[in-house]
Amino acid sequence: MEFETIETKKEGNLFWITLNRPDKLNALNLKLLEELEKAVSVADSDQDVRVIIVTGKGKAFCAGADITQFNQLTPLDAWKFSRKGREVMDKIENLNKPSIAMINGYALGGGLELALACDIRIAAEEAQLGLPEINLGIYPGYGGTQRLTRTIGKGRALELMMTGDRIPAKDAERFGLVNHTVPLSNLESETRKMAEKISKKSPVALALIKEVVNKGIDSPLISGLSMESIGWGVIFSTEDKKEGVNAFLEKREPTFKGK
Ligand SMILES: CCCCC/C=C/C(=O)SCCNC(=O)CCNC(=O)[C@H](O)C(C)(C)COP(=O)(O)OP(=O)(O)OC[C@H]1O[C@@H](n2cnc3c(N)ncnc32)[C@H](O)[C@@H]1OP(=O)(O)O
Repeated sequence: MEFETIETKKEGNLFWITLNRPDKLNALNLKLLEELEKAVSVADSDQDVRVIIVTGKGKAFCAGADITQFNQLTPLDAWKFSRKGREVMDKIENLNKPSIAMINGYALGGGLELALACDIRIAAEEAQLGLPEINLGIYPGYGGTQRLTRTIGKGRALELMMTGDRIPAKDAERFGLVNHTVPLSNLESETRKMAEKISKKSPVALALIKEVVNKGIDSPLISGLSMESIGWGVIFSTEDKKEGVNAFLEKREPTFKGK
């Protein structure tokens, strides 16, 4: 599939999406958001794809929403633009398949919000992360107020939103905002290693983990625990469960088919 503002690549069971506006630090305009949404749909409906990786070309992962559009936007356009962004982030978070944000450089504003919609974040040591919207007299609008707070806690999230400060990847790792920090030269190989490891697990179990964690986190503990138990009933009906248990008993590696 041909895109203007992103590149996609299928590599075995991995699907790479690279934001491709390096001259503008991969800032998110409407076109890019629409193409990103399409690419995510393609990856989602392809049975062979087991893990989706999102990254950016050049020195940025993504420097946020395209500020140059802001002065031309009518309030109605702004609503449309913000809604489209939210829809894309929600779609990524709610995918049945795992996603990894490979943060190669700046992840700011809408760029950090995109990374937060992914399940796992691996960052280059050189990367900087933040929500600088406050410096523009606005505030995060692609889910950052909620997802950052749930990821690193209220105090730290409010500090990042209120100061607009950029933090180095190592600090982001310390806060639990990124899972791992590696030198830029190892970023792709380390991300691929993690993606390949996950791609060999049962897709059904992975989808259920996402469902129970993502829905459970916004529910009372008792409801989350109940969802976990109900999911257990489902997982025991799968071929993958039989395969996993038999492989253990037969002392061999399992091959999961997602059934
Ligand atoms: C409408 C709904 C919105 C929903 C919520 C989302 C909101 C947002 O995301 S608001 C944007 C938040 N992001 C920022 O405020 C970051 C802005 N960028 C910067 O502060 C800097 O560019 C930098 C610190 C990230 C990098 O600085 P530097 O290395 O000096 O690089 P340049 O500033 O020269 O950038 C190169 C090139 O890229 C353009 N650019 C960078 N960020 C954006 C952006 N967010 N939107 C549009 N364009 C951006 C920058 O203007 C330069 O372009 P040229 O001047 O044409 O070379």
